[in-house]
Amino acid sequence: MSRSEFSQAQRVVVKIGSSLLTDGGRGLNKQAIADWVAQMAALKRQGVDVVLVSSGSVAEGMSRLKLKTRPKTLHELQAAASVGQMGLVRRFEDEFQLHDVLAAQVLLTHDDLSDRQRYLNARSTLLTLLDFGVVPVINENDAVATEEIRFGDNDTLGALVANLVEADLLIILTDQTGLFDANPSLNPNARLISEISVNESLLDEVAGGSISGLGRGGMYTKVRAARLAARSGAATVIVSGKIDNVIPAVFDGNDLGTYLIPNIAPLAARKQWLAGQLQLKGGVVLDDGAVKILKDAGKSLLAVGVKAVQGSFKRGDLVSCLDLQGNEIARGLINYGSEDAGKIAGKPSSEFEALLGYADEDELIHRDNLVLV
Ligand SMILES: Nc1ncnc2c1ncn2[C@@H]1O[C@H](COP(=O)(O)OP(=O)(O)O)[C@@H](O)[C@H]1O
Ligand SMILES: N[C@@H](CCC(=O)OP(=O)(O)O)C(=O)O
Repeated sequence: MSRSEFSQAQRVVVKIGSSLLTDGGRGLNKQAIADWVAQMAALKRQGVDVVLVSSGSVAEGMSRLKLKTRPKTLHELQAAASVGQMGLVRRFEDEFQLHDVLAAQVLLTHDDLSDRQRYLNARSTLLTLLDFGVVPVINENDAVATEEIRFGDNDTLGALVANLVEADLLIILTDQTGLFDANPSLNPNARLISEISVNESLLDEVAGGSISGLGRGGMYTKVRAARLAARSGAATVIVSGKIDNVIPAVFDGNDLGTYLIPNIAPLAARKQWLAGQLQLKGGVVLDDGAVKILKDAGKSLLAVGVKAVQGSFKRGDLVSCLDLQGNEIARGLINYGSEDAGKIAGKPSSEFEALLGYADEDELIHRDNLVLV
């Protein structure tokens, strides 16, 4: 897809980061929010579905609670987020109302999307809201999200939402002009990358973390988000939210920010959901033959190709498939718990019964439950 095709998008996800929303930590930037809402309302008037993923609850909570630095303890963070989320949605609702657009608050945790049934429920809710012409305003449910169940950064959440609603375009608004070939906050000679494939390995070298103390992910999570979004065919643009009329300008195909081209084969819906799973419970180390079969033939993983089992996991958990050098090549939902997987590693399925006293599936990970990374 070229930038000129963005204007054919039916559905757009806009993600706004903390650093931008809060004007460097000085409370919500009301004028900027008014401008972005006006831009999103303009897209809606053109018949485009708009979903907003907005950060800023912690930063706004810090400002309301007069905290100078980001809280360190989980409970303080959760409390700040609860206070701040009120201000955030109130501001968005008021602004959207000025344009006769209804907004809806949707707060998600990682758990909501890791369970397939809840994932499908979240999807139905979002699609129904869009049918009603409403703009969902989404954030992580920070008040209850503990370390184990959190996305942690809203770039990832934005990408998973783009997968959920099958958006054509994900616009990530941030405090930088786009993605640079080095972190511009640290290197004044860094140059903006205008377009790059999500496949490009250079991305792994240039995308650094956040140093603002407000945002969480930096460019690293934005690149990962673009890759996730690409799995459902969505194009991603990382761009400065400070540019005048930026959302329609990107939509119209102007050369702004960094366009991460989604030139990978889109995955089937179930595999998109799998690819979005973040909480790995362990891993299996494969021999070279198994690696080749997974990569080239798209077959299921058999225990006979497994050299070692890492971590402690249960049947049905998500595990990584690693090559002998430790590189992750795939991940999937495993049919045997770690203890049993250890016993049948390297063995053909005909021996499972004797080794375990029972035999479930012949495959350690069925190909329908496996996704290459
Ligand atoms: N290659 C890069 N190009 C641009 N910014 C980068 C790069 N690597 C790291 N960064 C950092 O990422 C920050 C943006 O991410 P973050 O602070 O998480 O913002 P947001 O709150 O918008 O998600 C930039 O301010 C910059 O310091
Ligand atoms: N859910 C958090 C957002 C996490 C975060 O900081 O994300 P981001 O600014 O997008 O890197 C909040 O509203 O404060």
